Amino acid sequence: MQIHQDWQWLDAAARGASCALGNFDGVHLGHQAVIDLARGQGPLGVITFEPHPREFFQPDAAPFRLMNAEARASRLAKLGVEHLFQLPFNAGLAALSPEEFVRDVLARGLGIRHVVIGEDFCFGKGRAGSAADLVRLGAQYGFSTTVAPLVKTAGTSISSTAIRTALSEGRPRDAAAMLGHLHRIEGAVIHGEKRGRELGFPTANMDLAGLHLPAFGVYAVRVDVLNGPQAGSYLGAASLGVRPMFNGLTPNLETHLLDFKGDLYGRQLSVAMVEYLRPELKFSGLPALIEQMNADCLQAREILSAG
Ligand SMILES: Cc1cc2nc3c(=O)[nH]c(=O)nc-3n(C[C@H](O)[C@H](O)[C@H](O)COP(=O)(O)O)c2cc1C
Ligand SMILES: Nc1ncnc2c1ncn2[C@@H]1O[C@H](COP(=O)(O)OP(=O)(O)OP(=O)(O)O)[C@@H](O)[C@H]1O
Repeated sequence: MQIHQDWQWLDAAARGASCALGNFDGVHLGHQAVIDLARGQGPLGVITFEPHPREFFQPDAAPFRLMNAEARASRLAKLGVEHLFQLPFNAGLAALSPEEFVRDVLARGLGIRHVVIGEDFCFGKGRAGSAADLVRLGAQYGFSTTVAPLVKTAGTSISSTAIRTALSEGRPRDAAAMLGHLHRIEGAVIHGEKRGRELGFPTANMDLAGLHLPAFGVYAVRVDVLNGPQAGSYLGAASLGVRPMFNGLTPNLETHLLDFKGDLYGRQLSVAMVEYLRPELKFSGLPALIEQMNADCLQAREILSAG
């Protein structure tokens, strides 16, 4: 997959693509349906924005992204996307009217042949352009448009927002039903306080900076160690939050891998959230925490072994 960081000076080979258009945070089942509808009408493309428009308009808001740009790109590549147009979302792009966006970016800039959007899609300055406007303007400027009906689960439309809500409310299985896969937190293992091993539960710590925070608490997780001599798939119990026992401040993810001995510092991990077990707690002392961690690991093993 080729990643294009701009819409001007595009090389000729990337023109004529059939593109899905939107933010694609999480790459959920609705997104996959839109991408599927773009297949077969030219090289498959996705047009998205970086930063996410909401990060541009509300730079001080709490992090909300389900995945960073790299994780999104690698997920899209796996879906067979050939061209990812990661348009820099800045004041200039935000100021374009719907017609200017279609004419200057989609038609003249990217030279697209076809575009697919969901029926709720809005675009252009002030989100003034609707899906119907895109159909009309596309015809005027030389490309065709497909408007996809919204994909639903349990009667409600799938959206990145609905997935964030499910994760914030400790419902990772509902999030997975909308994503079409388990929600994963991916990144390098960083150094923690080194007290986990003293508790008898060494943990692989990961930074959550910039990412949406699921409900704080303990989860049954599936862990992929992506590199190093012990690369492979493991079961685990993970604590996501601020560690009230130790008055932590910065939220992180601490994962204890079951049936694993070894060093994971610097390794790349992908931690899939399967089930929420309980909130983070402050216990009367370390023995009580250790007893509860034992129970958590047993419960996680039971849940994960059941499939
Ligand atoms: C299964 C599991 C459950 C945990 N539950 C709690 C908890 O309820 N409260 C808490 O403050 N920390 C909890 N933790 C986090 C531990 O406090 C943390 O792993 C320990 O402080 C080690 O930190 P370190 O890796 O930075 O050394 C839990 C960790 C795991 C793996
Ligand atoms: N459930 C869905 N069914 C069909 N198309 C969808 C669905 N959800 C989003 N789309 C479309 O996929 C493209 C990318 O979606 P986008 O990420 O912009 O929206 P979203 O998932 O609804 O996110 P948010 O909740 O943050 O608005 C857009 O064209 C959008 O209309």
